[in-house]
Amino acid sequence: MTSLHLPTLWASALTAATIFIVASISRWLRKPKSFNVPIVGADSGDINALKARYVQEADNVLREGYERFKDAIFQVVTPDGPRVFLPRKFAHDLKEYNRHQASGMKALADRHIGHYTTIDHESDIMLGSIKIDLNRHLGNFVGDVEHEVAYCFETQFPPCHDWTPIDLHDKLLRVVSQASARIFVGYPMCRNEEWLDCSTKFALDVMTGGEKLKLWHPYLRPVAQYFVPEMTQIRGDHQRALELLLPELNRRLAEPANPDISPRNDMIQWMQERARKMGDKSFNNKELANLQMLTATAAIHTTRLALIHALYDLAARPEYVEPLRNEIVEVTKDSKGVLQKQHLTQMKMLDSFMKESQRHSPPSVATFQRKAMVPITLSNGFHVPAGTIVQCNTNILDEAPAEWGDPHAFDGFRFYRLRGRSPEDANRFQFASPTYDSMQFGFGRDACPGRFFASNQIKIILAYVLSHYDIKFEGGATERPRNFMFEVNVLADPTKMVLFKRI
Ligand code: HEM
Repeated sequence: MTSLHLPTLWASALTAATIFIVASISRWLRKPKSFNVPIVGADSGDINALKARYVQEADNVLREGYERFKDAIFQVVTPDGPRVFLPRKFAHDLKEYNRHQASGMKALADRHIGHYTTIDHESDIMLGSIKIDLNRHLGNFVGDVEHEVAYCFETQFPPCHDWTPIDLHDKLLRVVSQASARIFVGYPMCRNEEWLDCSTKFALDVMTGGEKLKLWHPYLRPVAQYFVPEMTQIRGDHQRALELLLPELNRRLAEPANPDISPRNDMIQWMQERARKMGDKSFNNKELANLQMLTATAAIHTTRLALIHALYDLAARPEYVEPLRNEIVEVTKDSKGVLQKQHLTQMKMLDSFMKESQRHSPPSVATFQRKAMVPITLSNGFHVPAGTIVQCNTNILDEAPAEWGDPHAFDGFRFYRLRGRSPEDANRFQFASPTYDSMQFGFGRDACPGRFFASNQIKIILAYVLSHYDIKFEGGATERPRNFMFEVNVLADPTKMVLFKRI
């Protein structure tokens, strides 16, 4: 009997010991790294309440950190562990490091567990196509984008002969995705319903899938990913994108080479050209489809959100409508109202209004985030170990220079006036100019490369709305809806409708 039971007992003891050791190592490995800097809200001692507060009102948490610790680094308790926030001034230190040393993309990928959600994919082909090709050709696209925007409003919006409620989140998703697709995949692909659906849904699947998978222990995620429906959808989105693109790619391949016809001018073309010039043998149709999805993810939701904020601000402040309309009429008077590239540069009041709207409702309250890929020591001696994500507290309005006037007021023409002071200021205070005082598009050499394109898209769409519609809030509300926070991300209230009436 005894001899029969001994091996069983030994085996059980061994199993128990193994489980204990693995669990201890796992707990130790998961133990969030803590930093030797003060914690916002430490006195409360309720970790779960602190985490929930970060998720729901990170703006207030960061403001509290700023007020209590001013120029000092502090940390915040988050569901992903403690996070270090740097005062704005440290952006100067970090911007000295290149993207392989301090990476914005890796920080973003980590946040959304990009290894699983597929966004941990940095591509020189994609970056070059945006930074160089897209920006070089921007001026040529004004007519095309304007045309696509008009087509979208005509086909997607109700007639609005009388005041009609419009769900901006829904309608502008369509306008922005179609107008962007005009440049990313060209015509007629930009009107392909399935493509538009696929390229906009992918970002949502990444966000939701990432959050759901994060609820699982990291060791279980390789298996757990198959239980999260959005993770399956992400794989499906990639496959669908490839299937949808293939006919277009084959059509292009079949076109006879004609040196007299200039090559197509869109991101499909630029990506293919770049891959060819770089001799990148790994680039194929599948990779092209993936890069298109990633570009759409970076471009569409950010631009749509900036537009919604601007329209909420406009609906709440009708006194801006007339001067903005006058500016549009004035700059386009010699082309009978048709927009040309120089008109967008000349719309300085509109540019200022957009920048002020974005100052009050930025995409995030910590737009400058970097993952240290190498150990980094900041100018105050603070050591950032490799693998750590740090971010700057970039949305403290009180930090605005005194010359900007009351930082808390909504002054839509603040930057218009500042630009008028000197030629240097005329550039510095543009919507698409990231500076130390305006980090809504990030800062330094890795600031958003799509900002000029976004600026043009937003101007074209706002100019269209201003020229064709009156807008106001339902029930005569004169206050814009309060923003929602999800962690550091600033979201526009999706429950509010704006009334549109055609003029
Ligand atoms: C209003 C619209 C937009 C906003 C608010 C926005 C904001 C940002 C911000 C804050 C960053 C991080 C910059 C940093 O960490 O220094 C970023 C990066 C990026 N954005 Fe945008 N973006 C917008 C539109 C676009 C568009 C239209 C595109 C593509 C055409 C785009 C492509 C990218 C890419 C590829 C990066 C990563 C850059 C890199 O790592 O070098 N964005 N964007």
